Amino acid sequence: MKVLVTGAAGSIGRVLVPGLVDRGHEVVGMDLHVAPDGTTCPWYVADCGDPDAVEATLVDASQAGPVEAVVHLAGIPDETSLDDALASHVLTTGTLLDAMVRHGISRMVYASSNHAVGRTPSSEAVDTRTLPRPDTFYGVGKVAAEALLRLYADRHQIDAVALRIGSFLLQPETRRQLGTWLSHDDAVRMVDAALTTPDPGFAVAYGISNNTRAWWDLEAGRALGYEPEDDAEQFADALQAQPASDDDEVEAAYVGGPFVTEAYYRPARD
Ligand SMILES: NC(=O)c1ccc[n+]([C@@H]2O[C@H](COP(=O)([O-])OP(=O)(O)OC[C@H]3O[C@@H](n4cnc5c(N)ncnc54)[C@H](O)[C@@H]3O)[C@@H](O)[C@H]2O)c1
Ligand SMILES: O=C(O)[C@H]1O[C@@H](O)[C@H](O)[C@@H](O)[C@@H]1O
Repeated sequence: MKVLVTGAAGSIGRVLVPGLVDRGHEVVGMDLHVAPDGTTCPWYVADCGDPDAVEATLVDASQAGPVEAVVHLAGIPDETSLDDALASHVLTTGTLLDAMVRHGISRMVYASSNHAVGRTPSSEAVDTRTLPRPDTFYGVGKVAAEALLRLYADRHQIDAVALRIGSFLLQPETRRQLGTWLSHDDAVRMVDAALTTPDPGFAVAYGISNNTRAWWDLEAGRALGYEPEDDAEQFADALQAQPASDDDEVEAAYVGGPFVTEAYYRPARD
């Protein structure tokens, strides 16, 4: 499959681009930054919130054969102002979806986040029926981007898979991440499944590994063909050998962990 990956120079992109190529996909990278050293795929330095830049990228990238899907990773992966969150997550997604409609590209795999439901208490089940409950403006951006995916799935029959990613890291670094960890290899497996599963329509799945301590539903991912193989438990003894901190308790209380705390509060408009 020929896939445009936005945010390809970022931490997930640097793993995903070679991972998807290894799985036989033809990848085209797009980012505000130049390609990391050693990148062999075509690359566009462009802002995916800029309609003209996206159009020029797709026209050029399609010359050697049509782009068939977009994996949208580009965005600020942290709390920011409301304006920036909306621009970074919602406007980029809308810009790309409009371009996809124009170019007949029928699938988007979107890097959503657990922070779309981050204010959900950890005592509650977290599955695809969990209502939007953002913990930050970042989470609000992810909720609204998911709403756009659904709108374009309904209006334009775009297959749109929103992956509510947990904590993408080489290995878990906190006790919370023993439940929320997404390994590098599982991230590639998950995006590959979301790209190739037949006719998903609009779908949501939780992007975590097969963690013994996970409490978010993995069935929605399995329905897309995502079979996670890694488990954060292999790191549990080492993490638990470290002294517990007050942060552990706070982080355990809600899906979004630290993003729920007052340290993340800020006014919507300055
Ligand atoms: N890392 C995680 O644990 C995690 C968890 C949940 C969701 N996510 C989501 O996954 C995506 C990727 O996260 P990451 O950790 O790789 O972030 P990152 O900051 O490492 O990478 C993001 C990349 O996107 C690029 N970018 C940002 N805005 C852009 C724009 N308008 N046009 C083109 N490129 C742009 C940046 O230059 C950067 O290279 C984000 O949308 C993030 O919200 C990440
Ligand atoms: O919840 C998490 O662990 C992660 O969630 C992602 O959405 C954020 O981009 C990342 O900064 C967090 O560390």
